[in-house]
Amino acid sequence: MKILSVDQIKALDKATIQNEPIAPINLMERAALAFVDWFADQFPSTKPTKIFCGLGNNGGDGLAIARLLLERSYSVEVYVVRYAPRESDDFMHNHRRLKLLTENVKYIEFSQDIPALRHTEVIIDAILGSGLSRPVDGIVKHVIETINRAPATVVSVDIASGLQVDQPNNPDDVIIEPDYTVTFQLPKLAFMLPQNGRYVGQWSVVDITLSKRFIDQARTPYYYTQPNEARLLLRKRDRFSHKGSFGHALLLAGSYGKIGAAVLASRACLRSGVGLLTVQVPRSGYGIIQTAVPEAMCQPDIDDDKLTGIRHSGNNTSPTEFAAVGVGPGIGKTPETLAMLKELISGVKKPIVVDADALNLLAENKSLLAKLPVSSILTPHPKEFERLTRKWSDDYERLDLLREFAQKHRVIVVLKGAYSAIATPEGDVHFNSTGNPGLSTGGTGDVLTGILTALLAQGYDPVEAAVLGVFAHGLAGDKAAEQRGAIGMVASDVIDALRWE
Ligand SMILES: NC(=O)C1=CN([C@@H]2O[C@H](COP(=O)(O)OP(=O)(O)OC[C@H]3O[C@@H](n4cnc5c(N)ncnc54)[C@H](O)[C@@H]3O)[C@@H](O)[C@H]2O)[C@@H](O)CC1
Ligand SMILES: Nc1ncnc2c1ncn2[C@@H]1O[C@H](COP(=O)(O)OP(=O)(O)O)[C@@H](O)[C@H]1O
Ligand SMILES: [K+]
Repeated sequence: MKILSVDQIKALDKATIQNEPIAPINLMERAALAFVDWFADQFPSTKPTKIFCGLGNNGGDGLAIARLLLERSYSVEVYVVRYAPRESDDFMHNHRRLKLLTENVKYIEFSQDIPALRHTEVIIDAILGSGLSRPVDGIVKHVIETINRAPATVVSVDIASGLQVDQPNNPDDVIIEPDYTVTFQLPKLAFMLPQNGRYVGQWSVVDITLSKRFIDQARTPYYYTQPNEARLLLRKRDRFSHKGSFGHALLLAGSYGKIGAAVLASRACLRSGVGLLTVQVPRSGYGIIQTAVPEAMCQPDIDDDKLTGIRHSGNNTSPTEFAAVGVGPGIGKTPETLAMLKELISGVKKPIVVDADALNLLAENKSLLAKLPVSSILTPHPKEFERLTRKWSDDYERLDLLREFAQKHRVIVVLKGAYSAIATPEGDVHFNSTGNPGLSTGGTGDVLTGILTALLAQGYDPVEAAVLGVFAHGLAGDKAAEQRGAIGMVASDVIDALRWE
């Protein structure tokens, strides 16, 4: 699913109006109806509801929503925030229609006009939408501050009033802090960024059938992975396949005290369809891997505690002979391990998966970045990404840094977190839609490395491997949270919940 800019969203509305064709007022009605259907699923008609409307089309939506809720027997009070002399045409139209139905429309010009808000109420925020053009001030600011102080449940229409759709707000901007945002047609870039978390709440997209043709043709670097899109990437297994069909992967992981990272990555790799797996761990990890992951072959390093080089044994004499290599979980940062990483990078030609301490070693030896095979997948969490790049002042700058880095080094970067952002060498960013805070626990990153290595070994295109692997990892995290609860789940539960279908 595409994420469009605020200018594209305006053009999309226009294109829909012209080409469908549909009158703007009817499009607003469709938006209001979609909102009300969502609202009626969440809240019973006995819930007292106060709707705050601005004077633009977001306010127009609010007035239409008020009318539709009244028709469904909700008890609704409407407050119009009169911050300017002019209203939009569709606002005025809906204002007239609402006044035919109820006298219960009040106007807020001064602070004393703002009503008291109770915790039993739901507040619908339809003050400002995507037309925000400057920081809020005056009476709008007072109203927003009052709503934010209130104990009531708050639902924003399209986007929280005061929040920018696709650019940073000023640090002292006043913005609604909703419990829910119900947005029209497409998710907004602002929703993907941690700094906006409190200005978005739980968000949903409602379909108002805006022009599909316009959306299909629109150019954007930003995407949000939908379940059907991820599923389309998944390959079926041929009836006559054999283990050789799914690649032989090598995982370089673990150090003394962190062999568990190698165990988790190996198990996840095997649970993600790899044909064969060899794990290289320090010698002290040999018995652990052979016991904990009997399906994997184990190549012990000559060193007891750390990885020092690529072991040339068995059928494979060099890393080039593996279908895919994953490196990093739990390896530490000793000079010997750095030497191993250099040996790997100079030896392989195919894309590799680089995680954890392998990323920290790259950050300390940046000249190695240029030597990475094209389309390698790097999986930093934000701190690791900062070490690879520099500090950023806000999440929009971080996003720019992410795209620049992936383009400059011709790699895929999975910046992990809620809505993990997958940047491609072409400069696109795919935000992941699965996952939950239960994944914030040690070892879940190692699981991701195993998954991505398995997908590369099976011959998936690296960008598709990253999009599909991150999606499946988050989905398994969601299933684990369902079964164990987000607080109690651990990385092994994520592996157990992996299901490729
Ligand atoms: N155009 C369409 O066809 C549709 C629009 N929809 C709704 O329309 C909204 C966008 O409507 P608008 O473009 O009218 O935008 P808004 O409703 O956000 O209002 C913009 C108006 O407020 C003023 N304004 C901007 N920033 C302000 C501030 N900080 N303080 C005070 N006034 C400020 C602007 O000058 C403009 O007059 C969407 O968010 C959505 O809710 C939906 O009805 C779907 C269809
Ligand atoms: N709040 C969250 N919502 C969604 N996913 C999360 C959240 N917190 C963490 N994750 C996911 O969990 C994983 C954590 O990886 P990482 O930080 O490398 O942990 P570790 O190194 O301990 O394994 C990443 O895939 C990340 O996207
Ligand atoms: K709003």
